[in-house]
Amino acid sequence: MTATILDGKATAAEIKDELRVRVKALAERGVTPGLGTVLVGADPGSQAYVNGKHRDCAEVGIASIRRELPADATQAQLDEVLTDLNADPACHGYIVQLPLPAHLDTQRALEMIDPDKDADGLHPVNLGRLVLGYDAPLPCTPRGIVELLRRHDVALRGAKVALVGRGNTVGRPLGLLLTRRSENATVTLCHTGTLDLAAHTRAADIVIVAAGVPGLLTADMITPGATVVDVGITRVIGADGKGRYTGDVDPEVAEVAGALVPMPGGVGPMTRAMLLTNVVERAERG
Ligand SMILES: Nc1nc(=O)c2c([nH]1)NC[C@@H]1CN(c3ccc(C(=O)N[C@@H](CCC(=O)O)C(=O)O)cc3)C=[N+]21
Repeated sequence: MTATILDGKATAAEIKDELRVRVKALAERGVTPGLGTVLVGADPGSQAYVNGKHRDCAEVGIASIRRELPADATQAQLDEVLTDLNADPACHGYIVQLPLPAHLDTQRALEMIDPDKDADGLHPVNLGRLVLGYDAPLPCTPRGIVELLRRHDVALRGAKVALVGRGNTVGRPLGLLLTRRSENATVTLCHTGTLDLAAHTRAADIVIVAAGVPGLLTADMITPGATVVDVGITRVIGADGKGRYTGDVDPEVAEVAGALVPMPGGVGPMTRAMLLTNVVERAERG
């Protein structure tokens, strides 16, 4: 058996088509949604991600507001940019590209974002709202995963999910999303302290791996027919000396799984589509 590929790139393209229609309706009301990005330093990976976000915006008609600071920027300079974006009525939501250079205080920066302009859904207030079940912008990667599974009719209600990774951007908030009444999955949150990881993944209908450990999930660790979601993205140097990105799922898993969300072409494009969705939703609320 070879797994059905759940194509995140195609699904993200579908979502962008839907957003284009919503952006047109907003234009008739005289509203242009605006996404801000804050990039500190010149890390090529971060630059590429931010460029991708601006390309996505252009595709659906969202205005982009690009703020860049040098690698040696001070916290005060960063504060000033965030204060500006909080006050800018053309900016409906924005993100601070992570990681920030080590001398800057990431927690302080994230807490300075106006929670109602938090396009990533990672502000402590919004994570708190998610815990409490209040309305909030949702974290993009978790939201993208739930949306991708929903659009491919992978049932969550009653499903046993093994979620590997408890990070702040994926594992922890995804566990919260999947256990809402509207999803009603049963989640086992696994992490580096988990004793027999394979016992948990083998018992699951859906295995989601967001550990950042290349090849962590191998074919012997799943039940044949299970749905597998690869959230890992780690830069490795290949045999040819070139850098490339690799996921957390061993390629042989595709021979055993029933369905696979691959990397690349899975969660990454969905994350970007959800960022756009968060901004359009903010603009729609006025
Ligand atoms: N404040 C903040 N928000 C983020 O959302 C955020 C961040 N910081 N820092 C870095 C990570 C990483 N990230 C990715 C998003 C999409 C792909 C993506 O689309 N990847 C493609 C492959 C690369 C491509 O084709 O461009 C894929 O998986 O198919 C990858 C990585 C968002 N991040």
